[in-house]
This record gives sequence, structure tokens and C-alpha cells, in this order.
Amino acid sequence: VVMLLRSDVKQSVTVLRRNVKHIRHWLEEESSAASSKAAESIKPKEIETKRFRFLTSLFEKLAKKLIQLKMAVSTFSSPTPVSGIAEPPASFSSAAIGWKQPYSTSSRAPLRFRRMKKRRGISCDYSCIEVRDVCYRPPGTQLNILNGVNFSLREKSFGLIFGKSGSGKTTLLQLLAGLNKPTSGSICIQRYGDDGQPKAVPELLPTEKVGIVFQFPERFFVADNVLDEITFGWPRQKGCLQLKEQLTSNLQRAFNWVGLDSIPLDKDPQLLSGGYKRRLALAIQLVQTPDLLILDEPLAGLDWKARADVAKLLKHLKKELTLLVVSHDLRELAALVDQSWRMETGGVLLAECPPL
Ligand SMILES: Nc1ncnc2c1ncn2[C@@H]1O[C@H](COP(=O)(O)OP(=O)(O)OP(=O)(O)O)[C@@H](O)[C@H]1O
Repeated sequence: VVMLLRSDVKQSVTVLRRNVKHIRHWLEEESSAASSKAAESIKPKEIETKRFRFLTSLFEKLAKKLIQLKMAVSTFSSPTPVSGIAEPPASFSSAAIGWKQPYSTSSRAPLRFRRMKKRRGISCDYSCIEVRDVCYRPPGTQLNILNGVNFSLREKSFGLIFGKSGSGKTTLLQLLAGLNKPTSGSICIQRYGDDGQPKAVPELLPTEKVGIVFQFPERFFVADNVLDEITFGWPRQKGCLQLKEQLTSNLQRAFNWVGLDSIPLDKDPQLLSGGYKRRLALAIQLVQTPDLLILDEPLAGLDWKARADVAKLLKHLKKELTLLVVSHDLRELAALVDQSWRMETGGVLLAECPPL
């Protein structure tokens, strides 16, 4: 973790992967030693496979968690203020989290968002996330996974990317989340005026304003209760009261959004239903108030009811932030889609309606 905080994610993940290789070598050595003991009744190969699987999954889990932590740290150290925050409910009081009570307890206001005061005058300014001529070639390889990817996604809309397995969808999401850097091209935010003309120069997309929910996020839960899971990576040192107040409020807001209010905070996340696990994974990202939320196969592995619930939740979230989803589940998501693209083998992205 210290290494991660000091260096960048890519380097840390590389180190973790290297460790997995070491473990594999170690197991191979053990395997040859064990096979020479022919008299033993146990099946060493079986044990090794199990051990190897366990260790690789442990490292994968750790790597994903570290990425999440790194993103959380960069968000928390970002000076961007968070607005429109409501008062936390009793279940989310700072006391429950072990912090000094920063809120007035005299008024137990209902759990609603305070409406932000709107500025006078009507403005139709809007912004778009613009991906321009992005190519990506993993270090040490000769082939581009992404080739000249171009697209633009308007704020508070739902973008869907579909396409064959191995075409480069996840790679693109990772670039957008700042987990890797494009080999060439840019990922920017462009503001447009009422007339549809660009206003000012495009700015690079700040990665602390991007949240990512990996495929099967529940596999990367590490804590034994919901509260610890969601506060993983939060600052633990004394002080930073203002930041902690902000995080507590964000937490309440995120739980409201995803409908997790009724879940006891001391519940083991692994005991939640499939749909609720996904909600928790979403809430973890929403606490960091991203402008863009990226979801890799959000419906994968869920039963029909949970899929319908998560799709409904995404429809609700679309009103608040920009969503970019990679999915094979086109039927459930089609009604939400504002823009869609097909990723072709070879990493070329084409604007296309989902084939239904
Ligand atoms: N670091 C890397 N080095 C070399 N090849 C890589 C690397 N990362 C990904 N690839 C390859 O790039 C291709 C695209 O992978 P990616 O995971 O982005 O595909 P995908 O479209 O998301 O697939 P799926 O739908 O199965 O998740 C795959 O063939 C993969 O093996």
C-alpha cells in the first residue's frame, strides 16, 4: 500500500503480477519435489492447483483493491468541492462510523437532497467527454489493442459499448479511468455553449472524477461488514474533520441513490444478495462523487430480478452523472442507451445501435 501511494498503479500491479509468477515458480518446484515422493497417498498436484488458484485470486483481489484505494486517495486529495449534500440519517451518523459528530442532531430531517440554488438565467451549456484518436499498445508488445478510437459522450447520458470478446472494450475503459495511459491520442472534457460551439480549449479528463466498477465487483470485497467495505481507503488519521464530514455526507447520499438505506452497516457484504452486492459496489464509487461512472458488465452473473433492479438503478443514476457501460446484455440496457458503439476486433470503435 505504501508503495502504491508513492508510485503509480501500473507499477504496483506489475509488482503484484511478478509476485504471482514467483509463487507459480515456487509451486512448480514444490510439485517436482512432491512427485518424487511416490509413496505419499495425497495428490500433490491437486493441492498445488488449489493453492495456486487461491493465491492468484488473492493477488487479483488485492490488485483491484489497491486500484480502488489509489483512486480514492486521488479523489480525497482533490480540492474539488462537493455540493448539494443532504444531512445523514441516524444510521450514518458520524458516531456510527466512530467520528466526532459534525452535524446538528436537533433536527432529524427526512432523507432528501437539499436542492441546489439554481443560478438565474437560462443557459444550455453542456460538456462532453471526448476521446480523440486514441491508440493503445501495451508496453513490450508489437500490436495495438486500440486503433484510433474516437467518440464523444454528452454529460448525464448513457453510453454503451458492445462487441466481441477480446476486442478491447475493457482496455478502453481502463484508459478512461486513468489506469493506463493512451499510447497516442487524448481523453478530454470539452464544454459547449448554447449554440453548440466549443467554449474554450478542451481540458484533460481528471481521473479523480472517474469511477470504475469492475466486472464481478463483489469478488473484490475484502471487509467483513458493509461499513468497512465502503470506508476502505478513507483517511484514518486524526484531523481532516471537514473531509470526513464530506465523506459521511457522500456516503449517505450514495446509499440513498442505490437504495441501500435499509441494509445494516454491520452486515457481511458476502451475505447480501447478488443485486445488493452490485449496489454496494456502485455506492463505493458514488461516495467519491464521480462525473463519469464506468461499468464493466454490470449485469453479468445476476438473476433476472437483480438484472432488472440494477438496470432500473442505472436509469435513475443517469439523471445525476454520465454513465459509460460495457455490456453484452443489450436487451436489458437498450432502453437506457443514448449513444452506443460497437468495438470491432482490432480495437476500432464504430457508432452503431445495439443489435436487438
Ligand atoms: N497488457 C496486455 N498485454 C498484451 N495483451 C493484452 C494486455 N491487456 C489486454 N490484452 C489483450 O487485448 C485484447 C483485448 O482485451 P480486453 O480485455 O480489452 O477485451 P474485451 O473486449 O474487454 O473482452 P471481454 O468482452 O472478454 O471482456 C485481448 O486479446 C487481451 O488478451
